[in-house]
Amino acid sequence: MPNAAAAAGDIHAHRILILDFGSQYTQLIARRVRECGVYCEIRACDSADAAIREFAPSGVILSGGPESVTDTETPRAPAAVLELGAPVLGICYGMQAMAAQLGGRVEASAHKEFGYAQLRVHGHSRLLRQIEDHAGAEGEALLDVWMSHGDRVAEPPPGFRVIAATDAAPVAAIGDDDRGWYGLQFHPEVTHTPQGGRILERFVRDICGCPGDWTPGNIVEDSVARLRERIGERRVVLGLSGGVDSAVTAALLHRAIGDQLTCVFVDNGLLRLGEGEQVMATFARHMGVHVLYVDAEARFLEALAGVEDPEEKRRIIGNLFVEIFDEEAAKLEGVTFLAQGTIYPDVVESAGSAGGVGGKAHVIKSHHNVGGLPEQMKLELVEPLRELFKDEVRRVGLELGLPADMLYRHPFPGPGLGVRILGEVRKAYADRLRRADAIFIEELHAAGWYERTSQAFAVFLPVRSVGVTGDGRRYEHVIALRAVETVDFMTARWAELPYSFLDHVSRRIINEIDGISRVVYDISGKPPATIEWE
Ligand SMILES: Nc1ncnc2c1ncn2[C@@H]1O[C@H](COP(=O)(O)OP(=O)(O)OP(=O)(O)O)[C@@H](O)[C@H]1O
Ligand SMILES: O=c1[nH]c(=O)c2[nH+]cn([C@@H]3O[C@H](COP(=O)(O)O)[C@@H](O)[C@H]3O)c2[nH]1
Ligand SMILES: NC(=O)CC[C@H](N)C(=O)O
Ligand SMILES: [Mg+2]
Repeated sequence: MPNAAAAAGDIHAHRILILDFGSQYTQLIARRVRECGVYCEIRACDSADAAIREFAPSGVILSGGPESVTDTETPRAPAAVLELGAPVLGICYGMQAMAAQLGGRVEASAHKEFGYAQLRVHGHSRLLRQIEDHAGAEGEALLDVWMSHGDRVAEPPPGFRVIAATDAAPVAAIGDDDRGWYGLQFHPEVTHTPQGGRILERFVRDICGCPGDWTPGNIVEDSVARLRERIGERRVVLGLSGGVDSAVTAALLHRAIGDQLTCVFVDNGLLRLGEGEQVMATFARHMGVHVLYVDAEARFLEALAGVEDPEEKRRIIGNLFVEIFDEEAAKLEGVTFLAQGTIYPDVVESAGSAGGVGGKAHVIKSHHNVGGLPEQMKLELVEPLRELFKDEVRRVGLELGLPADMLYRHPFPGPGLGVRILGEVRKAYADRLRRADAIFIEELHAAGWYERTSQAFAVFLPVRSVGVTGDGRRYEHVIALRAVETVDFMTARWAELPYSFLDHVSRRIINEIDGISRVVYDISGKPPATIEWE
């Protein structure tokens, strides 16, 4: 059902709603849909019917989930989803819920399937036709798919055909071509299902009729027009951090409103070595953006003195940032907006705290720019990247002409070294950590490993350990090195850096920095660890 915006050529006009039943892969579904050039949003599975109708999706995807449809009081799709007249795709739990709701039968199965399975495709459904990995003995299409389920659909609901089967799940995919309603027991969103991207593309492009116009060029054009309309003649201050997200936000706003934009770069004393100088050089000198440099090291360190709890540190840092933005805005005339480089994962990860999607996810860390904001804000927020994933932000940045080395920098959290010095933050610790981090990053660049890791940094451990140098005893602090590989920062593997490389970095850190007697390497994945230590 096309909404009103469709006629106006609005790139948000065609959009997919993903309802989250608590799957580990909901974010992945969203990424795959975006990769098809189609805009989507994730909402909680118990979203109100009115909100779903207002969103007016071109199609709905129901995610998987940990619960069992065979238990009482487990979630089902909201009634509005089935009344929209739009196509629906249920994945795993989503398929099971849909089947149960529509009069099919779901059972706990003795044949649990986790991992690879071979799917036999039956007949010609609009969803799966002409998609295959291999041809079977009788000429039928076979697909390699990835499964993770204990329950299964035993009987499809009226109006649905069985469109694929595996040995353990005779009803592995169901479909009603007339209504465009489908269910898949396997996960098309994971890379272990090689044709999964094509199946999702078939659903969102062909079956839901989305044109695939969610592209970097269109996103820039659309954002610039919306920003101009919303801001008018008024002025905006932007928190510029030197990171990817605020840099792209600055470039976008600069294009939209030019001189009405003033960037505020806050040196909170918790930044990387040389960060301030680098930000001023890139933005103020090369891009002609108006940037104010605020030296607030003493204020941040004072506010953090004696504070050990990570969430408390984040809250203090977040509040102080906003206080400083307010002060700077008050010095300028006509400022009513505060812009931030908030991106979609910041919003989703802060779910449950203010601004999140309000889903079933737990709050792991409240990002200082979403959950960590004060309750009363003087300035109105402008967050033009709030709907984008990191890789989309980078592509938008390229489109805006930002240099690749700025766009492909490792992310650096807003609370900075404040959450990389475990426990109480002290200036002496921050100075040592900054130098250790700079040595590590310099060596990663020199060895060609910077691009091969997604995020790397040093952590200051306030425990003391004995060392011996020049026949003398040292009793000093420990630096931990962390380097991870990840696509979306939701899960991560520790990087297998060569021992010789680690050895070289360790020697440099201990030899060049007073007060460090030992270096360790973090070999924890996410999960169970997180990327940052706090
Ligand atoms: N030192 C700072 N000065 C001014 N604003 C800041 C500072 N640090 C963070 N911010 C604001 O907080 C937002 C969120 O920080 P975050 O680290 O998530 O994003 P980023 O720094 O823009 O990008 P990246 O994720 O690549 O580090 C930033 O986009 C920026 O608006
Ligand atoms: O702006 C931020 N404010 C924060 O409070 C914050 N905490 C973690 N991170 C970054 O988020 C990504 C995932 O980190 P975790 O695995 O530690 O949750 C990694 O890229 C982290 O650097 C933050 N970024
Ligand atoms: N991955 C899923 O969605 C699993 C669904 C359901 N909990 C089952 O085991 O079958
Ligand atoms: Mg940052």
